[in-house]
Order: sequence, then C-alpha cells, then structure tokens
Amino acid sequence: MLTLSPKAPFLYKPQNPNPNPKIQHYKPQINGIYCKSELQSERGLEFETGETFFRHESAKGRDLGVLAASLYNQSKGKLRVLDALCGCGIRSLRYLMEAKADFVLANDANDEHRRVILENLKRVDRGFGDERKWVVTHLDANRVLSECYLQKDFFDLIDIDSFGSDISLFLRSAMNTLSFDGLLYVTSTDGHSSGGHHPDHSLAAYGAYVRPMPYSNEVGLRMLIGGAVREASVLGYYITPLFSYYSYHGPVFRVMLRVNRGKLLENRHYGFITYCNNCGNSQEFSWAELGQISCSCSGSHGSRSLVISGPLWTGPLHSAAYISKMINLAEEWGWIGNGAETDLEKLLKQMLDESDPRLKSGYIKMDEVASRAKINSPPLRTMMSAMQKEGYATSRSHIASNAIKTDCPMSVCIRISKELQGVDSFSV
Ligand SMILES: C[S@@+](CC[C@H](N)C(=O)[O-])C[C@H]1O[C@@H](n2cnc3c(N)ncnc32)[C@H](O)[C@@H]1O
Repeated sequence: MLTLSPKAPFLYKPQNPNPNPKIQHYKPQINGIYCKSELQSERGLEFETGETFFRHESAKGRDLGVLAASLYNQSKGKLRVLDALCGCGIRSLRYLMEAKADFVLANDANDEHRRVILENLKRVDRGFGDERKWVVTHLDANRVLSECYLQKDFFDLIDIDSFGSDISLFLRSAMNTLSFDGLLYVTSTDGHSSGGHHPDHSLAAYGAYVRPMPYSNEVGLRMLIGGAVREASVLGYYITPLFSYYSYHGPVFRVMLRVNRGKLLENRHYGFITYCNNCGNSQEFSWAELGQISCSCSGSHGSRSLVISGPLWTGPLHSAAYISKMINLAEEWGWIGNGAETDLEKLLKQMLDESDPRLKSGYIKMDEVASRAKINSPPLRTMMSAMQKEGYATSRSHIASNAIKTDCPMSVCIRISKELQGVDSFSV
C-alpha cells in the first residue's frame, strides 16, 4: 500500500509513476502555454514553470482559491490541501505560503515535472523551516485520491485543476477524500459542452442535456456544479457553491464547493432552465414540474421555440457571506482597496452583486434587447437604473460585460429600452 501522509519519506518515489497513458499527450507543444524555464513571480512569490502547463491568466483563479482556503483555515484552525493536478506546483506553494496550510500533497501524473515542483516547494522550507509540510507524488489523480481515502487520510481542500471535462472523472473520489465540511475547488475547460452544441457529451460528462442558450458560459458553471450535485447525492452529501468563476482565457469554469453530509432538500436548486427563442424569456423548472414545461408567450412557434437544458444547478452561484469575507481578507492583505480598482476587486464586487437571491439564472445581453427592440444597444448603467426604479433586481455579470442579471422579463426590458431612446413602444 502507498504511504502518502506527512510521515512518508520526503522524496516519495512511486513504483509506477505514470499508470495512466492518457497523460502522455500533456507534453510541451501548445502556443507558448508551456512556459520556458524562467523564474516567474505571482503575488511576490517566485517559482519556476519549466515545461509544465502554466497560465498567467489563471492567477485570479488562484487568488480566489487562496482567499477561500485561508478563510477556512481561520475558521477551522486547520488546513490540509490535496493539489491533485499541480502542474509546476504554484497552487501548492501559494496554499502553503499564503493560506498557511499545515500540509500539502502536490501531485501531478507527469513525473517529468518533478524537478520543477520540488524546486518550487523547497522555497517553502526557506520560509517555514519545516520540510514535512509537503509531499510530491506522480500518480493518476484518482489513484492518489483513492489511496488517501483508503488510508482515511482526509483533506480539507482538494483542488482539481483539470482540462476539458476530465473533472467528472475525479469528482466522486475527491468527495470521498474530503474532510467533513471540506472545500472542493474544481475546474473544467469544457466550452464545447456549455455552448450546447454537444448535448450527448454534456450528458455523458455532467449528466445534463445542454442546448445553446444566450448565456451559455453561465450554463457552463451551472452544468459543472450540477455534475457535482449529482455525484454528491450518490454519496449522501450535498454541496453549497461558495463562488463560481468564469474566465474567457481557455475558457475556464471554476467553482469552489463546500461539501457536507446530508440530502439536497427536495432537489432544490437542481432542475431545468428554459430559454424561449420567441419571447427571449428564461425560466427555471423543478423536477416536479417536468411535464408542465412551456412558455406563456403567444408566439406563433409555440413550444417549439423553447430550448430546455438540464438538470443543472439553478441556485445561487456564490455565497454572499463568503464573498464578503473574501473581500475583507483581500483588503487586509492589501490585494484590493489600494486606490485604482484591480481586476480582482472588480471581480469580487461583481460576484457579491450577483449573489442577490432575487436574480434569476442567466443574464440578458444588451445586444439581444437591442435586436428585439430594433433600436441601438441601450447603455447598460442607464438600463439597470431604469429597471431598478420599476422594482426589478439587477446586477452586472462577471461573465459577460454587456449583460444584466435580473428578474425582469425580456418584454419589460424591451419596453424600457425603447422608452429610454424615446421610441414609442407600439410604433416599431
Ligand atoms: C491545468 S494543468 C495544472 C496547472 C496548475 N494547477 C496551475 O495552476 O498552474 C493540469 C496538470 O494535470 C496533469 N495531469 C493530467 N492528467 C492527470 C491525471 N489523470 N492525474 C494527475 N495529473 C494529471 C498534467 O500533467 C498537468 O500538469
């Protein structure tokens, strides 16, 4: 049996370092994503990337992970992290140095990354003088997760930064290996499934039949969370999203989930989203309402214009309370609130706005309003304040810059946009 705990030999060498032939294609080859071996820096921490897969653009995703991890450590007084697909080990380094993790198991199936990961984590020793704070392994992520589970070696945070839809391969073993009330940080780069053009693939990977919708990138996040809901319920767990983050660099979908024992209440927040091509309205439906899905618009195409995706997560994308704490911590660390608004600050504030429970799934793009109203695209801020004056909830979306999350029907958006441009609602 493998030994992966901190008591393990410091430079643990697995007997079969590369059991999964699938990893063989992760070789240096794509558009400079695999960086040359120069010294990099992130939040003042220096590290090498060698020929591992590394993206500077993922720094914000790493910032969010470290903030959430540190809050966990502050509230529980402990933090053991499993960085299951660690690349050069930048996340492991940051969880140790910034979130003050007690221990990190850094794993990457590709043992050619070993020298770089070791060099990077040795920097931690210089900071703490304790070499047993981390262990590096080179196994398939599922094998590490399963071995830890079998040894009852549980982790408070498991980070799975995977490619494509691979995350669905790791979800169940990751949930098994999480401590009670632990955090699961998962990533997918599966833009094809979220776009709705490969519903058979999204069904296989996430258990959701996803169709093209104007807010497909939010659907991508909801599909990923929904996949986790499904896996969690098989094990008798339920999940709560702490934050959900989409970045067009990839594209990348990341969600931080809190996993607890218990049932998802009456399948709440796990259902279906519809979009009507005729009237432009979206609705959410529960499993109990499956047979009654229709759109109330009197369009000539009737229900044929209705697109249905699901089952997906239909609940809040973020926890407002957790995001508020992340903002406070980021301020305390001097990451935000120093004058000019940084990208991270903007993102966290938008996430907080998006947490308003009155907001519906999806967002309304101003281009769509303009095209339906046959006018020029209305200014976003003016539209939002006009909608608020009529009592609707509104928020910008961190996913789409020219879109509004709201509970306002499309017909009202069209009327308001026309009024703002002085166009008679009945004249077009
Ligand atoms: C997206 S990169 C990780 C990037 C890193 N987390 C960061 O923030 O820079 C994914 C890594 O997973 C590794 N990998 C791919 N398949 C794996 C598997 N089945 N088990 C473990 N590692 C795997 C690859 O070698 C690659 O280094």
